[in-house]
Amino acid sequence: MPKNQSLEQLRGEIDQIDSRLVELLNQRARVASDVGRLKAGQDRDFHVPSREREVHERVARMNQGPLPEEALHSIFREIMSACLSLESPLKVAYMGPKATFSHLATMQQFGLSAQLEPQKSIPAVFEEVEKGKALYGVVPVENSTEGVVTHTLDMFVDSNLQIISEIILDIHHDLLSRTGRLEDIRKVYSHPQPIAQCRHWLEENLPNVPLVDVASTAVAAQIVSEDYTAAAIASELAASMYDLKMVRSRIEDQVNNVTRFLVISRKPAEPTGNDKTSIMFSVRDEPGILYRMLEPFARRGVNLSKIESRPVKTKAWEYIFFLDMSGHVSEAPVREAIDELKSFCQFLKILGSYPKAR
Ligand SMILES: O=C(O)C(=O)C[C@]1(C(=O)O)C=C[C@@H](O)C=C1
Repeated sequence: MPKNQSLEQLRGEIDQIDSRLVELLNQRARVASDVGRLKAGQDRDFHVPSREREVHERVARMNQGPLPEEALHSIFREIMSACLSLESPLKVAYMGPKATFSHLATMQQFGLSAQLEPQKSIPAVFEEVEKGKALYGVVPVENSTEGVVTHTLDMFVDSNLQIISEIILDIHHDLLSRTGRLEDIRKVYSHPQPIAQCRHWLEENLPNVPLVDVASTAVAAQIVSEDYTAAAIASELAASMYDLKMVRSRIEDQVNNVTRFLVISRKPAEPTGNDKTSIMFSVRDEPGILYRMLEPFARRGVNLSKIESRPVKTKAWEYIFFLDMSGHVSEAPVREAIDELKSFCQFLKILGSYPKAR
């Protein structure tokens, strides 16, 4: 702490630094615009996730503190999001409405300058990307407490979109209302999943209050914004969007509550050296098949991180498997193991190789 400086002097110093920052940020934005013009002339993609990763990694390496790496990561995400928006708008469709966790996950991944387009359903997100109306789509795929979002997995059966990224979001549920007072609450609205995830807290703190399922946490927040006797379980983002007060924060029963989202695109992602691959396939129903389908991966030391099965809708007792593994499909052990598995599959589809979430 400098000893003899007054508050005014220190703030004056901050003002001077801010002026330099604004100048530098605009200088950076002008260079990014030049890059954009160059790329347009060469018919190259505007959004380059591998370059963004490089920038983040370089910034982390040169950071000497006191700012933590996470803080710099968020700042540079916004800087690049803003620079990119000068080159070309980045359209991203997500499972809406606004203020849901999908919205938060999309903001976390693409920054606030991206053009985020809420959609009514998971199929609608796929459709926007398939038709080229959005470059990317963001859909939830699993929650650590509630399990997989089967609707998303089912969509991959008929879609040729590729997974190009995953987003892991810490989920915190807040109890929100107009008055901010627990004793005013006569009804609680939310989506069934957050209600299930806060069941113990609700039983203890609001034992006789009816719980009402609605289509999303955002719909709950909207209803509650017009009813002084109701509360919504929703995110902090919903509180600010619908002008609600926090009754209690973080009321989820499980402390480690995370949701995984997938980013889908028409084009596959480039290898980064720290990737994972998702595939789906179905096999004949015969003895030893479960063992045989995993053995090619074990033999080559390919680490499997998840296996999921879904019934084939058109045939009783037949299953489609979803498998996640470490590595990129361009790496020999991964490619060879998948090829071997394919030789005894009825069908197999590579859903994408993409960087592991941070
Ligand atoms: O390097 C580029 O290709 C840029 O367009 C610049 C930039 C950046 O701001 O650093 C912006 C968007 C891209 O996704 C990657 C990087």
